[in-house]
Amino acid sequence: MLCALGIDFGTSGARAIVIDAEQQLLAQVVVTLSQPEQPQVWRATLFDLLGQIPAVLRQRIGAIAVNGTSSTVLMCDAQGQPRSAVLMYNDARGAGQVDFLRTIAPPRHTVLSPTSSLAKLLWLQQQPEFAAAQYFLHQADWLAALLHGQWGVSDYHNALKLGYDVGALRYPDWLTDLDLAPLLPQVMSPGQVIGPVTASLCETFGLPASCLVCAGTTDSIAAFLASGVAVPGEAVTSLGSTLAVKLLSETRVDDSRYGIYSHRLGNLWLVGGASNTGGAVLKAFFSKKELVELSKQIDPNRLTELDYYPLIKPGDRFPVNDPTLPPRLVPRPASSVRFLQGMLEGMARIEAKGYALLQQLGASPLIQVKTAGGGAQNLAWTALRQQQLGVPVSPAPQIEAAYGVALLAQSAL
Ligand SMILES: Nc1ncnc2c1ncn2[C@@H]1O[C@H](COP(=O)(O)OP(=O)(O)O)[C@@H](O)[C@H]1O
Ligand SMILES: O=C(CO)[C@H](O)[C@H](O)COP(=O)(O)O
Repeated sequence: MLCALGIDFGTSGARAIVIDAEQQLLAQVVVTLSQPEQPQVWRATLFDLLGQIPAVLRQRIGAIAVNGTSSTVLMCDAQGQPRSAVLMYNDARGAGQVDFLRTIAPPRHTVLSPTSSLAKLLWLQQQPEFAAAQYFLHQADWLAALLHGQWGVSDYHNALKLGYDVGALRYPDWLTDLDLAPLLPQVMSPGQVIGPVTASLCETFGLPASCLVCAGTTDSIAAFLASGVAVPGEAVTSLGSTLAVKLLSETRVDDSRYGIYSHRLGNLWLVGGASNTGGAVLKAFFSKKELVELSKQIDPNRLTELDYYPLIKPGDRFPVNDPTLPPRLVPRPASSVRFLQGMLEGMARIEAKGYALLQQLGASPLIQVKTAGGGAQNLAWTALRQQQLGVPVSPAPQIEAAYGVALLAQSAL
């Protein structure tokens, strides 16, 4: 029986999960991403993951799909060789392009954000290396192309922040009228078959010659798919390095003032946004062991009243879309437990403010929140979040994005 492989490139690590036709997990491998901004490290990590999957399973893989961090982008030449630096998801170098974008894009459009993929592409257009570039790709597109060999293909989840019109399923005229249009990737539906794995990789890894590569998705949509949530009003918060919220909604909401946008999911919308707060800030102050130990000592019924906005460096995307927003992590109490609690409370407020805004702007009313990512296991944080959100909060039954993107691959079989 054929199985499906999902490959998740998150911010701090990459994972691969193989599932069978009954969606049972057959294998899971993890590799830490020490240099998440280096395409050569992505390539080595991709092949490392493939090599770690047991050979007996590799020969049964019928379809593969890849997710990357949303709006992590690069330019490459016709052979896929990188021709620019990687601009990571939270890179705001494109801030200076937003004024120009306001003159061409509709008001409050997703691209009107300093970290949008289109703002990044416009910034790259002003760099000398632009002349040698043939394609502008997202991390997931570039990694999938290593497998299928066709450069210049994306999916409409990754392409949303590039300006692709996910309602009409085409690039809008105001975008194709730009002189950078030849670099825009062809956009397919997530899960749609792009082509077979290259013959040389089939040979290297013992994959069947019929093994297909499908169009992928973003990391937090993959986590959403893993959760199994399918009812409007239900939501998934991904507590990974960042904090990403996704509310399944019958109505679409896009408002760049707050970094809110809607991904298309069948006939419904995944309304949400992503904040730079989250696990990466916790990691900057605490080891994993400390996080576990200190969290156990938190009493969620006694709030600290510390008014933190936890960030590693200035700038947030959602629910405050401001590349200069300063971190707020003072005063620092003597107790590490109180300090950690203050940070978790601050993140819980950011998440609750985010969901409140989505609903105020017209998204389906929030019923419950499932949690994915490394922070999902933190019970004290869950309790603090539930107080703020006022709806049931629980871990998603499957919290791995790699599982969600494996489901996407399986849909092609
Ligand atoms: N017990 C915990 N409590 C809170 N956060 C945690 C805990 N364990 C891990 N994390 C956070 O989870 C993050 C890793 O989650 P993961 O979903 O792998 O992230 P990503 O793929 O986005 O890098 C780390 O930044 C870490 O700080
Ligand atoms: O911060 C992130 C990178 O880890 C988020 O995953 C990302 O920005 C969310 O984007 P999308 O909604 O397009 O998946």
